[in-house]
Amino acid sequence: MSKVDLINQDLVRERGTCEFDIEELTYYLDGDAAATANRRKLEDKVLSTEGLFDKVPEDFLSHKEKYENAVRKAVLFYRALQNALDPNMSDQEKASTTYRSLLPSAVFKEQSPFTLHVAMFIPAILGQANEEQKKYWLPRASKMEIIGTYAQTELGHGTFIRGLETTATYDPKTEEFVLHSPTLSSYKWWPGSLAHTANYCIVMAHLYSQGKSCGIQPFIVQLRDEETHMPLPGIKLGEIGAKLGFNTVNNGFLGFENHRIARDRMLMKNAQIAKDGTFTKSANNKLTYGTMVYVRVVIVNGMANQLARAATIAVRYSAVRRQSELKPGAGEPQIMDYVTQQHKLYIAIASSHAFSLIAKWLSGKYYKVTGDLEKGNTDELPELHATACCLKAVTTLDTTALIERCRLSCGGHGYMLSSNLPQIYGLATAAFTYEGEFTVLMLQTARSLVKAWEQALAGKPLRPTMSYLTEKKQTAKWSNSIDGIIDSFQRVAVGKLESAVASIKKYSKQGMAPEDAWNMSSVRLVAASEAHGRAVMLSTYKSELERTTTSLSEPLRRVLGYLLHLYAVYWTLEKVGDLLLYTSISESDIQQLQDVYEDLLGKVRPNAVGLVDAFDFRDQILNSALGAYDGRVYERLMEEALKSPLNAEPVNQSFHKYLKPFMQGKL
Ligand SMILES: CCCCCCCCCCCCCCCCCC(=O)SCCNC(=O)CCNC(=O)[C@H](O)C(C)(C)COP(=O)(O)OP(=O)(O)OC[C@H]1O[C@@H](n2cnc3c(N)ncnc32)[C@H](O)[C@@H]1OP(=O)(O)O
Ligand SMILES: Cc1cc2nc3c(=O)[nH]c(=O)nc-3n(C[C@H](O)[C@H](O)[C@H](O)COP(=O)(O)OP(=O)(O)OC[C@H]3O[C@@H](n4cnc5c(N)ncnc54)[C@H](O)[C@@H]3O)c2cc1C
Repeated sequence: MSKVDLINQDLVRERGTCEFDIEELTYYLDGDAAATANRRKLEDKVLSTEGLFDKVPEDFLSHKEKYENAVRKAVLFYRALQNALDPNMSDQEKASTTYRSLLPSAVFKEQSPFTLHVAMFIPAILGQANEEQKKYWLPRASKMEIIGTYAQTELGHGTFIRGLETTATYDPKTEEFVLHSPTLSSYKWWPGSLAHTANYCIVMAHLYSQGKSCGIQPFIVQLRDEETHMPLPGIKLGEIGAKLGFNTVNNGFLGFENHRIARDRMLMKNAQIAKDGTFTKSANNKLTYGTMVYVRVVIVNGMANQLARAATIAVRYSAVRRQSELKPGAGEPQIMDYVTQQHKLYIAIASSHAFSLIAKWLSGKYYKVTGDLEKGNTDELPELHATACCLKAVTTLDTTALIERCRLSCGGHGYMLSSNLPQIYGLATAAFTYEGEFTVLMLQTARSLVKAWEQALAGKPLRPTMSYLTEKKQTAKWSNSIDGIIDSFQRVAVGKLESAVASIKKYSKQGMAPEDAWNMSSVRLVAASEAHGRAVMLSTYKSELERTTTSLSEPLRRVLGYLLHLYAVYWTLEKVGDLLLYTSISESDIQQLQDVYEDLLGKVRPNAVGLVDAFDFRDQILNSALGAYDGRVYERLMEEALKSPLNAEPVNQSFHKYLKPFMQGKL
């Protein structure tokens, strides 16, 4: 049999109906053909490493075995990745080669125990250490001579960083800091790798010098002996236990008992402490939070990738799965022929494209602001912070919901761990909470929006992402075009913000303290932030798509246009209540849009498998019995089931121990 004969015939037909060149879309998503070639070469090299894949799926291992197996694979994986990346590549080229690659997902269903080293430990050194410190720590961290993590959250406080209780008290006599955890609630709790993997750590602690508080500062702390890996004296470490996901990430707890570290272990790029204990504060005390801003930006791209993975699995499965009858006697259709199924899935594809473009745009902003900060200019930091907060929050909200929808759209088989959809959901929903919980981040954006509102009233100019607040007060005539929809989403954001500001004023007038008035209005404030986030996302998706697709072929531009249009109409119909409140949309406009939406689902239908193929995830990266390229769904489900250790013997010992005596009335 040829390779083609082994592919499910429905999928073969679906690939035949695709109206654009799948490879061209892959190049577009990667950046260009060379970036795709580099990514594929990297994947070939790394994934051919011996021993990288599990013989027994990790789902069947115990908690302890899972971790030990993950460390074994992490070591192999990291070495393979280091060897595969061309040493002559610039950091920029390395980043573009790995940007869309979900290589770790091929190896770890629940992520690597080294994730925090790469995602936060190294970025924290880069962003918080002075030049001398970087020179010492970066080479050690990059070569993985040391493994680190980022310990900020405590048992008692995650969101409220100013409330962190871990203390670092400077002792000028010995030129050391004394790290201490004064209460149970001050124990660090959550950091990935912290339990048994990392031997170093960035610790965020409350600095005291000369008897005064100097705010929360970062310290690089050795946790374990580099030879024996035993925790150093005065350091208590452990693992926090089993979780919904992330079970191989080795999240841990950490307590200090008057543990001493040298003065140069405070990361001193932004704030400094002199030998005599004199404290020099940072130009802007929020620079200490810079690592979080960076990770929030990265998360938006992570969401685009994880959503694309879930959509690939669910769309391929929906092309293969047949169920029920549409027309009597016509045989069972592919479930993707049900328009309700298309409604569940195509928005996931469109959202992934939207998030990917938004992530690149946000990343550009981040690097621009970081460059400005190096020159001492902090002007654009508040806008970056406000934008990163709401985009991280809304993309994690949508990704979590859409991955769950992809899972549910696969019926019973989506509930199987061998589908990998539950684990992908576990990764996405974690991002809703970590690096700033959804509501908390929304309220940060609301703070900026309310300030912008006041500035607009005072006739002052606003930052670009909020400038629409000054222009969009009147209700204009509704237009069903994409520009009309963007305009209307901005009007909704203005309307909701106006309502929230009016609410704050109302409660203040009644004599409430400003903080109480804010709290009473906070449901409206979060709604205003979400509306602002959606307006920014819609307009950025459109402008970035237009900017980046001019050289693409006409068929591909047309299909990408369908996705943008579908995304805009989908959200219009989802938010119809808001639009009825704040714009002049009518019932007949809504009926028309419903027709447009159904038409768009039909236009995407022949391209759906092509669109997910273009994400170009190899089977190892999908790691799913339902989503493989060949569509051999039932064979793979059975193969995976047969790997269950319970299938190793026809009669389980529990029969003799419990069932038989129970059924015979002896137990
Ligand atoms: C592996 C998964 C695979 C799936 C794919 C995903 C891919 C991603 C890859 C990464 C993997 C990562 C793995 C997991 C990592 C998790 C790590 C963590 O959670 S680590 C732990 C993460 N923990 C968190 O994220 C904790 C969340 N909490 C916080 O961030 C803060 O404490 C706070 C912002 C909520 C409040 O802070 P507070 O001090 O009370 O501030 P106030 O409210 O009083 O506002 C004062 C003023 O400051 C301003 N401002 C504030 N922040 C910033 C900023 N960054 N900058 C600039 N400005 C800022 C603010 O606007 C305001 O301005 P104004 O109005 O006065 O002018
Ligand atoms: C998988 C995972 C990995 C993590 N990894 C790390 C790590 O590596 N390092 C690290 O330091 N931390 C890590 N964390 C911790 C994470 O950053 C925190 O859990 C997160 O910041 C939320 O803080 P919290 O848990 O204190 O939630 P809380 O703040 O207690 O939130 C509980 C509820 O209170 C609400 N709330 C809190 N404050 C406000 C407010 N001001 N206004 C309105 N509502 C409010 C929230 O909206 C939420 O509904 C991780 C967490 C997870 C889940």
